[in-house]
Amino acid sequence: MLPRPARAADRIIPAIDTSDPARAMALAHTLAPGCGAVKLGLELFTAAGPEAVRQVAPLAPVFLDLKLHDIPNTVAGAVRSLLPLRPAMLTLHAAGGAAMVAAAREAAEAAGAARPILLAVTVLTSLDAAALSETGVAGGPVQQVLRLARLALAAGADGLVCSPREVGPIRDAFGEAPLLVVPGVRPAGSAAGDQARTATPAEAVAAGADWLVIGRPITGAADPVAALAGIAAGLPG
Ligand SMILES: O=C(O)c1cc(=O)[nH]c(=O)n1[C@@H]1O[C@H](COP(=O)(O)O)[C@@H](O)[C@H]1O
Repeated sequence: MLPRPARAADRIIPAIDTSDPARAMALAHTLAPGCGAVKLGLELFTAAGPEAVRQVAPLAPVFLDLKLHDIPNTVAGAVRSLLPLRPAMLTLHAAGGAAMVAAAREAAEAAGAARPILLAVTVLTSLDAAALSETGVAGGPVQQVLRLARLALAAGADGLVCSPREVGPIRDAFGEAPLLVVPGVRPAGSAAGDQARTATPAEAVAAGADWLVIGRPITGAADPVAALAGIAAGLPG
């Protein structure tokens, strides 16, 4: 499994959100030396499929973010289908329930020591308390993140995806063991866009994040390599 980051730059995972495999390759090629992994997600996978992942994989460890969410049998089958791509990390929605997370973990075990880190997405960082309550969840994001974190970790997830604002409460409740991957990260002065629960890179790391997922502030910059290096330079330790 991908080890916890050793240098500040390894904490950063640029989100390569594009439908164009050539652009994904170009970004991965230029960003790989300055980061710990690259994230490929639904936009690329639905446009260009597994072949795009195969092309990027030799350049950097791949966080394959497909946010699986279905019945346990279907999710287990999807995990088995993804293992030949050798992703370093895979996501699934904790809201799919304990049996679904457990089925994913069992399927992933087939890869042995090379199995991907299984990350359970808690509450999407685009949801504020009002948007979350519209889905029928009362009590606010922190409470729901902690509830889903407990469920997912007990069912076999290696780590969690949460916003920077829940990192401290998760560390208080579950200690250092869970791997915490944190999107919703915005360098001071950059646009939040559709992200609702945000903090700066330094704040997220100080709270206890292991990896930071950062997309548009890097890929939308005039010079993505310089943007990545600037963020890494501002991280503690
Ligand atoms: O699983 C994720 O990576 C994820 C979970 C979440 O709650 N929020 C979230 O933004 N993400 C992903 O993180 C990336 C954030 O991108 P930017 O908002 O451009 O920095 C996107 O690729 C999202 O798909």
